[in-house]
Amino acid sequence: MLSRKELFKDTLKKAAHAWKRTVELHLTEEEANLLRLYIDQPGYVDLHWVMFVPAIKGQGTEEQQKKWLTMAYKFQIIGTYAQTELGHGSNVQGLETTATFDPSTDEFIMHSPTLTSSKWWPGGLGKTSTHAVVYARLITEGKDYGIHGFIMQLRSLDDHSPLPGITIGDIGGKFGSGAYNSMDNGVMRLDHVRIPRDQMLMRLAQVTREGKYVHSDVPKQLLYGTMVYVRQTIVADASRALSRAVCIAVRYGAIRKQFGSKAGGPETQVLNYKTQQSRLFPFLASAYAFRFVGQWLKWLYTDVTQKLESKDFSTLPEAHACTAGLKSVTTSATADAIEECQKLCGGHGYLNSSGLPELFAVNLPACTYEGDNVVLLLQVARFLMKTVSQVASGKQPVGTTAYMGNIQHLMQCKSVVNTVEDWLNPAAIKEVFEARALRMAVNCAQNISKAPSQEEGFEAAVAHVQLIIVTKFIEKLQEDILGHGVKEQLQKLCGIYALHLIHKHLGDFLSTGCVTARQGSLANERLGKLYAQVRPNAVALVDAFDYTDHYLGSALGRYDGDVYSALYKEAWKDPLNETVVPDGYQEHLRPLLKQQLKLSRL
Ligand SMILES: CCCCCCCC/C=C\C/C=C/C(=O)SCCNC(=O)CCNC(=O)[C@H](O)C(C)(C)COP(=O)(O)OP(=O)(O)OC[C@H]1O[C@@H](n2cnc3c(N)ncnc32)[C@H](O)[C@@H]1OP(=O)(O)O
Ligand SMILES: Cc1cc2nc3c(=O)[nH]c(=O)nc-3n(C[C@H](O)[C@H](O)[C@H](O)COP(=O)(O)OP(=O)(O)OC[C@H]3O[C@@H](n4cnc5c(N)ncnc54)[C@H](O)[C@@H]3O)c2cc1C
Repeated sequence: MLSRKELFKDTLKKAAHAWKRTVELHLTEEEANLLRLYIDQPGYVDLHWVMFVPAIKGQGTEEQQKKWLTMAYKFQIIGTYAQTELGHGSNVQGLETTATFDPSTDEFIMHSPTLTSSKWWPGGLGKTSTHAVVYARLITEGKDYGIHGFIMQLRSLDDHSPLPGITIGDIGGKFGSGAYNSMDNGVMRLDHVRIPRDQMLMRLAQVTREGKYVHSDVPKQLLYGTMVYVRQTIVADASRALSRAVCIAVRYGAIRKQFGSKAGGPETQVLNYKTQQSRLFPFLASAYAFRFVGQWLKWLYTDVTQKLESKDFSTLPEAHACTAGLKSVTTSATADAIEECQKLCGGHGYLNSSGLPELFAVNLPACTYEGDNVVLLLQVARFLMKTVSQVASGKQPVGTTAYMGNIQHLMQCKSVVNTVEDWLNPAAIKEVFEARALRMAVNCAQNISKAPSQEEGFEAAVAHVQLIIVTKFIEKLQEDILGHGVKEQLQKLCGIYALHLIHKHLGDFLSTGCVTARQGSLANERLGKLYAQVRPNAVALVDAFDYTDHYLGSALGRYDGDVYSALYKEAWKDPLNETVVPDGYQEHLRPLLKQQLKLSRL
């Protein structure tokens, strides 16, 4: 119910308080991240910690890191990540802001030459950030060397006013009433603003005092390293958001009753309807699947970072493909699922007090930020096409594409499934997912060789990413899992996750010859049985997420199930209910009613 200004001020207040507690309690970086997570309100601090600091860590020299990170860690400066412009977001190489080296003063001149070169979207830029990593085309000795990162001070550290030559503001209200409106996404124009040469982030390349451009020995793709890092964290965010929506819908489904009463008996809990289960339980399974793949991705990212530190860049393309693909598939699935959870809760799901509209609005932009989901899947497709061509030339693929090395078998195998029970076998499931992904990638590579097109391979990329998620779920179940019966429940969810994908993408599985129509219908039969088996534990499986009522913020998802009292109480809190007779009655409603009454008497 807060206005945009109040909401923004509230964000500033919460962030300042969180920082105070972080210092008082000597929280570690990881603990401080958790604190921000539970504040659960997008704000400038996200950009500071999740993008500004990592960009300096990844692209700054040791000396630059020492200088800037010391201030950033103490919040003496607040930073953002200013990459996207009004005219270009996905196409990073198309950015127009210029950084022209002036050897006479040893400075870069930062400039926005066109309207479309205005920086547009960076979080915290609008009203808060004092500094930014700004991406601009580096021009020296008359030559354009493409996009590089520069640290710029934007606002005075005394009175917060923009520095000379910098025009800066907020880009305006966004989708939903609360949601991302707590963030001051900003616009910025630069008018020949001078910064010292040593504010170019120089780990990837340097400009010498004389203006010579010098490459360092790290690959230029490290310029995109911050995005790899953030995409990895977004997978965990997606899993969390999905599990919140599912928790609300499952708990409410156990409370809500409609129909089914014969002779005055109790009505049916809506969660018992098979149509409800077939819509909701795949989301429950996906919430677990995304959590496990998110944990694995964090491991992969840590591993690649360690390798990069010792100058081993070999796993960077795979890390890029995995983070891009998983960010894309998990955030798209999550946004769709939250929307569906609203429908699963019927009319009450549409109320703000259900918590679902806010959850949807705040997670929807994850499909766009840190890379539009389609654009990112096309990057995965590009990686797959390269891998297929390497396999064709006899190179053994590794990591998540290792299955492609089994090309002889996977291109012609037939699924071993013959009965409904055979679909319980993880090896049988994995084989059909591998065969589908490989065959789609090979088909795509063949099509591209006939008619090259950038956009081919989107579906093959989806198939590959889904294979990764299924595989990581299966691998998780090979670990020791504590708790009586927990592993059995997770096995059922793993089955649901995989089989619902076969059901959803049956066209792919049939057209690539990975399963027959009969096997497809056996998979559906198995899925129905799994839904029935999961039903008795569905509430426990969402309770296991261990969310407090406060964090869930939903009248429908309350732990105690006292849904109707909560809805009733929430309704009375609405500002419209502050007066019995509404504002506007005297001006608009009363005259209308009186006039109509008069007319009716004529
Ligand atoms: C606790 C609270 C948590 C809060 C969490 C908050 C999250 C933050 C929320 C919001 C903030 C949002 C921030 C942003 O949105 S920042 C802006 C993000 N922008 C993008 O993601 C732009 C998307 N575009 C791109 O990534 C790229 O430009 C591209 C991949 C589309 C490039 O395409 P193209 O022009 O074809 O490529 P290039 O010539 O530039 O490079 C090709 C080469 O490089 C490889 N490559 C591309 N990206 C990467 C990468 N990230 N890492 C490694 N390698 C990469 C690519 O594969 C090519 O390699 P090649 O085939 O070998 O040539
Ligand atoms: C809430 C929010 C916060 C953000 N925060 C930041 C930030 O802090 N810093 C920052 O720098 N940026 C930020 N951004 C910007 C964000 O990164 C970009 O919006 C995003 O990368 C998408 O780029 P775009 O807007 O140019 O979309 P476009 O690329 O213009 O996309 C428009 C449409 O074209 C399609 N398309 C584009 N290219 C292709 C292609 N090659 N093939 C097929 N289809 C294509 C897309 O799929 C999409 O449907 C933020 C955005 C949002 C929404």
